[in-house]
Amino acid sequence: MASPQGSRAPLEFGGPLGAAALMLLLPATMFHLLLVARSGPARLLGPPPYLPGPEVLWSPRLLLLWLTWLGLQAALYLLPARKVAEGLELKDKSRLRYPINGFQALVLTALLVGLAVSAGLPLGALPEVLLPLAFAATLTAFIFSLLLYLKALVAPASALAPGGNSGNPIYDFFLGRELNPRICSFDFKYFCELRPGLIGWVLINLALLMQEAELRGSPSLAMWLVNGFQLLYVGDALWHEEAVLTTMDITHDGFGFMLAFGDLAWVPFTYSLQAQFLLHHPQPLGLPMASVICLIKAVGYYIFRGANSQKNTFRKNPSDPRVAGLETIPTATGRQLLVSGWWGLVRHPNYLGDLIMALAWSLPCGVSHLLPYFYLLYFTALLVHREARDEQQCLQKYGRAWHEYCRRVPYRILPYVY
Ligand SMILES: NC(=O)C1=CN([C@@H]2O[C@H](COP(=O)(O)OP(=O)(O)OC[C@H]3O[C@@H](n4cnc5c(N)ncnc54)[C@H](OP(=O)(O)O)[C@@H]3O)[C@@H](O)[C@H]2O)C=CC1
Ligand SMILES: CC(C)=CCC[C@@H](C)[C@H]1CC=C2C3=C(CC[C@@]21C)[C@@]1(C)CC[C@H](O)C(C)(C)[C@@H]1CC3
Repeated sequence: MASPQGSRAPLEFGGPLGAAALMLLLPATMFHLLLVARSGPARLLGPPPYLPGPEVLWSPRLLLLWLTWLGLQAALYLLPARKVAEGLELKDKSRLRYPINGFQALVLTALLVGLAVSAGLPLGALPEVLLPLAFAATLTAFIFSLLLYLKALVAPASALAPGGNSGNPIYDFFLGRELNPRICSFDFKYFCELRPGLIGWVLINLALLMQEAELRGSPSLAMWLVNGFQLLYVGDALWHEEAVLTTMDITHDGFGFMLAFGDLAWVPFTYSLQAQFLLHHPQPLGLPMASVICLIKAVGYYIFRGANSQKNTFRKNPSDPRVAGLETIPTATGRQLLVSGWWGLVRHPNYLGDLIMALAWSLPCGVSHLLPYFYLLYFTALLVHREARDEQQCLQKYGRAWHEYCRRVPYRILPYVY
């Protein structure tokens, strides 16, 4: 049985009070964004146009639709995979195995949706039901997190995450107690991180594009760009699915409300904000400006993919010819830190690339409103906070070698600025 005391990791996110506030603030922000995106003034900081009552939010039909979506993605996860990858070593020295079939799930979903649309499924009507659908996703995330919390009560101590086991139920519910909750080989955190939310996001974008075509005869160039850029981002994540196994979410954070809500509700319903905005606020975009935006996206993607692939290749096999020539610092753990290549430019080059891409997703929406820049603002805050968390963890892992790395590579995300 898990000890109620658990580990004594320092509290993050402002402790239990911060966790409670975030559990209210995050869903409230998501509903605010959904409401203002379709309102005339579309003011990020203004009040919502109206407060939806239970009759708008609650729909058993849409809850069923949402559960069917989760069921479909779970079924695709269980299909035979082209590869089974091993995760990092756990506390008990074992390694978990993960199916690598996320891209296959994306392609099969696209085929199924294509078939359903040609058989008459009104996908363009989806934007009309985003509010009740987001409510169903939020409700599911709460109930799911509660079940995960209860499951952790009977998990062995070795299965618990380093944080999320403070003994305070609110804090632990938010952060998540168990590191890799599973039933047989079905890994809930890995499944949620990459499948229903990410694929749901591109499906919502597509539905918004189709509705724009119905309303205005054809989708706008701005809508095409936003759809194309975000599809590339999701396709890339699923193509490089194995790389998620070394992210902080999988290796360090427990699975609780933060990730369950983030993966299942926040990602599909707030990351599609630019396309939601464009449906209700069409923006003129000429080819010269569109080309500049594509160039910004390409630069961001080049840095993001280059940095992530360089680190993953190096972590998998430091003698791989693609990384063997890079300069490194040895650490007491036996692992090395890269100090040249992308990781010699700043300490988080992948965040820099991700932020440049986020800018490219907002620019097609013009500069008349702040609302489509919400993602860029939120993402900057998330990555600055995430960088600080990672920095703490690396300092604990690598001690003096990390200090040396910080001396050699003084900037965190943006060269000469931060
Ligand atoms: N769109 C979204 O909402 C979000 C996207 N992301 C993206 O996810 C991706 C993964 O991010 P994240 O999991 O935060 O962290 P990273 O992929 O940046 O991984 C950080 C880890 O990399 C290793 N590392 C750090 N410096 C070096 C170095 N110099 N040489 C070798 N290894 C090093 C350390 O782990 P170790 O040494 O143990 O290997 C460290 O803990 C990023 O591209 C990020 O932008 C993240 C959050 C949200
Ligand atoms: C504010 C809030 C609800 C916090 C929860 C944060 C989550 C939304 C994000 C934490 C880390 C994430 C990652 C991705 C999506 C957002 C969340 C879940 C990611 C899957 C996006 C695609 C990338 O290519 C990625 C695979 C590197 C990335 C991994 C981290």
